[in-house]
Formats: sequence, structure tokens, C-alpha cells
Amino acid sequence: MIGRLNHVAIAVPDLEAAAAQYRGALGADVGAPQDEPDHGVTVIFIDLPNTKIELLYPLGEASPIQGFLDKNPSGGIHHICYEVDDIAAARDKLMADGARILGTGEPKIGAHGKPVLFLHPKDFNGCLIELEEI
Ligand SMILES: CC[C@@H](C(=O)O)C(=O)SCCNC(=O)CCNC(=O)[C@H](O)C(C)(C)COP(=O)(O)OP(=O)(O)OC[C@H]1O[C@@H](n2cnc3c(N)ncnc32)[C@H](O)[C@@H]1OP(=O)(O)O
Ligand SMILES: [Co+2]
Repeated sequence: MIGRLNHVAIAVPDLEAAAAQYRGALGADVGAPQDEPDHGVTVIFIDLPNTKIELLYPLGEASPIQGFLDKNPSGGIHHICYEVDDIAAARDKLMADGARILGTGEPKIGAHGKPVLFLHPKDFNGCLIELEEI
């Protein structure tokens, strides 16, 4: 069901500093900050030859990443995103298998303009999984 690794997301305490580090120290192709108010985050994408890195910073009062940063003040890997062909079919199969879909269960439009869903980390070995329909 899952396909390519779309991105690895890293929650960071200082977005500009993290972007500068990836651009300078690591010589990466770093994009511009993008506010995603529907998701409570500001993101910067970094293009790598085989996948992307998503730098995440809280946006607004109810950001879903605030608790993670409170527990991990230096930042850390927050989620990984797998591509799927049909997100509704993937959701229905996962729910039938007993996995918890976060939020309403309905896909939201993600940072790439495509539908996304999140799966509870406690159901997947402590790893928060995002699915993105491609
Ligand atoms: C820009 C759009 C999009 C894209 O297109 O790429 C994005 O990536 S948006 C990214 C941000 N959005 C989300 O993360 C949405 C889904 N997340 C959530 O609903 C919540 O963050 C959460 C996963 C339910 C966690 O909620 P929170 O209130 O912070 O924590 P809890 O205390 O309820 O956590 C319960 C339990 O889970 C552990 N946890 C929390 N976050 C993670 C994580 N990222 N990875 C692994 N484990 C995580 C937390 O530590 C708790 O464990 P215990 O302490 O053992 O109870
Ligand atoms: Co993401």
C-alpha cells in the first residue's frame, strides 16, 4: 500500500537557524518558509536527491507540534510521510485493521496541495506517520 518516502519532518526550535544550517553547513537546497495555518505549523522544505526534509515550527496557539517541542526542546524527528495512491482506501484499510487516524478521519490538504492523514504514533512503534496521496 505505501509507496515512496515523501519526507522526513524535523521539529525545530528556531526555523531560520535550522534553515541556515542546512543551507550552509550541509549545502542543501532549502526552500522558503510556508505558513500552514490549517495545520498549525510553518514549514520549510529541503529537496534532497531521493526525498525531502520538512522543517517544522509551531504556528498559532494550538499547534500540534508544541507538545513535542516542549518535550524535546532541542527539536527532533517528528514524523515520516509515505506516499499512497488512494488515501481513502488506505484509511479504510488501516481503520479496519484497528489503527487510529488522527483528527476527524477526513484527509486535509497538506503542504504540497495533496490530501494527507496522520496515524497515531502509539500504533506504529512510536513513530508518527503521515500519508500523502500522490
Ligand atoms: C504542513 C502540513 C503537513 C504536511 O503536508 O507535511 C504536516 O506535516 S503538518 C505536521 C503537524 N501535524 C501533525 O502532527 C498532526 C498529527 N499530530 C497530532 O495529532 C498530535 O501531534 C499527536 C501525534 C496526537 C500528539 O499530540 P500531543 O498532544 O502533542 O501529545 P500527546 O501527549 O497526546 O501524545 C501522546 C503520546 O504520543 C507521543 N508523541 C507525541 N508526538 C509524537 C511524535 N511526533 N512522534 C512519536 N511520539 C509522539 C507522546 O510523547 C505521548 O507519549 P507518552 O508520553 O508515552 O504518553
Ligand atoms: Co509532513
